[in-house]
Amino acid sequence: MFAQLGSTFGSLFIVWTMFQRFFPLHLQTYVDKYLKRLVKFFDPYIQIKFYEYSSDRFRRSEAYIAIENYLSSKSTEQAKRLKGDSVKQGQSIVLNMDNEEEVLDEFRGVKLFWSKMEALTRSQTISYYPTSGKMYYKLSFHSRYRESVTKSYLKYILEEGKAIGARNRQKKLYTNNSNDDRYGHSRRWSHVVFEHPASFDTLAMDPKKKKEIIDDLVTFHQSKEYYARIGKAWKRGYLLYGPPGTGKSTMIAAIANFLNYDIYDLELTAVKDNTDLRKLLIETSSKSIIVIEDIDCSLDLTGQRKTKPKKEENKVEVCPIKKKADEENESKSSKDESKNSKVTLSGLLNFIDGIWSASGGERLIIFTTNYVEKLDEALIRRGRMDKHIELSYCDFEGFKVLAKNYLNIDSHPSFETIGSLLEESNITPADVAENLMPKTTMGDSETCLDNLIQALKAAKEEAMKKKAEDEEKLKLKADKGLQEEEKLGGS
Ligand SMILES: Nc1ncnc2c1ncn2[C@@H]1O[C@H](COP(=O)(O)OP(=O)(O)OP(=O)(O)O)[C@@H](O)[C@H]1O
Ligand SMILES: [Mg+2]
Repeated sequence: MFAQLGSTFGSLFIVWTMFQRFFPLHLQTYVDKYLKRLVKFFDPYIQIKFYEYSSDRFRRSEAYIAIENYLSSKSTEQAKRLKGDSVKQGQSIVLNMDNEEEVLDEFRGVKLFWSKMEALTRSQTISYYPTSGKMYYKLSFHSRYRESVTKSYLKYILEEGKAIGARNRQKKLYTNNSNDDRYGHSRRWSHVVFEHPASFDTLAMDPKKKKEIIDDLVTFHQSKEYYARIGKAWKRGYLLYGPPGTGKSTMIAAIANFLNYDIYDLELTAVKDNTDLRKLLIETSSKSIIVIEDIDCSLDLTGQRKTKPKKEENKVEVCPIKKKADEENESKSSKDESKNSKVTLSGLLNFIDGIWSASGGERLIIFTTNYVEKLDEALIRRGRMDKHIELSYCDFEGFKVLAKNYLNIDSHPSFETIGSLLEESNITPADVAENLMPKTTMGDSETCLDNLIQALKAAKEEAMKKKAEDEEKLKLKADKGLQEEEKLGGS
């Protein structure tokens, strides 16, 4: 009976809100007050409102966004009037209920009613935030389920909504700025939409190693409770090392695509000092990868800047495109050094350890280097860089992945020759890829594989020449030592 009375008064109240403006103001206030009291007294339903903009009015409420995501599929099934919005660069459209629509949800046998409303403000002030009224979602449920809804259901939709949002959102690639913008505001990170096509499927590396990395990422991603239980911040450090062109940057892109994380590409030479570094970190979001490429070029043991080592000295084979990029990088780096950044090694260690405990979200930090032996032990010890991954020269397994990527072939009579040549030469996946790419629109697999065989033969000759030279040098050194010993013995 109470429920019936409640809904009668409820309907009366709705009718009243529609016509109240035709009554004098003092009567409006009076009736409003008493009708609300009556509805409240008899209505067994509880209502919770979730406004789009929280009190600071500048940020959309996290709960509102999560609810919107959560209700999207239910709206598509149930609502008569829908609103469409495109996500992921216009690749897909997400539908949501329009204002004053209602959808029904069910959770552990409890019926829940959601409606989307707009609270129109009477003031005529100009609003700078996106909607003129205040959009909100209203949740109604029977009071006997108060506990189960407030304790479990709300938590459930928040988590579900966030997960849906993460699946729909566009990944971003952030880079740090050294200067303030033209209005003098300090904008620490600027971003572009991240659309790298790399994936673990297209990454050329030992399949066992690849699986190990994927398993590690999955375990990390699912271990929120585990990290909380052992009292450790939810972060993991990867150190990727290997010669230029072996796929370190490609792997970072593949990880970002696999986990659906944003990337923060941190250019240390553009960071003023340790304080600046901390501020940058605080502004990163959760579910992100913080990358410092070529870490060996940024710091030395004493924490001072050092000159970038010449990569060419140790290179075996570098494709012309990469060589040019390296030269450009070198000149860029020496220009940056003149800015005299004061980030120290201890500042960087604090960056990795200290602040993490304060920030909750899942983060990967990835360093890359061509010279792992040059890095400070403190920087890469386990616990900071939990996983050390070597990316090396192309082997036959790696070649097969590249042949599939670039030529869409799984086998070919030339594969055998290529396999044995790969064993005798050090060639990077970047160089293999370069050769497998058709040079003209008429280019076919046959020509590409021939090109690769020629490149492999050249690399093999080069490797043999180098080996002979090294042996000669060693022999000369040994002879010189022998002569000196004889001299010493004679005197
Ligand atoms: N393991 C790999 N799998 C697939 N493609 C690769 C791999 N390694 C290199 N490539 C190809 O070569 C190009 C260069 O690779 P990448 O930039 O990832 O090398 P890197 O190891 O980061 O080099 P550097 O040390 O110079 O930064 C990529 O665009 C990709 O096309
Ligand atoms: Mg790289």
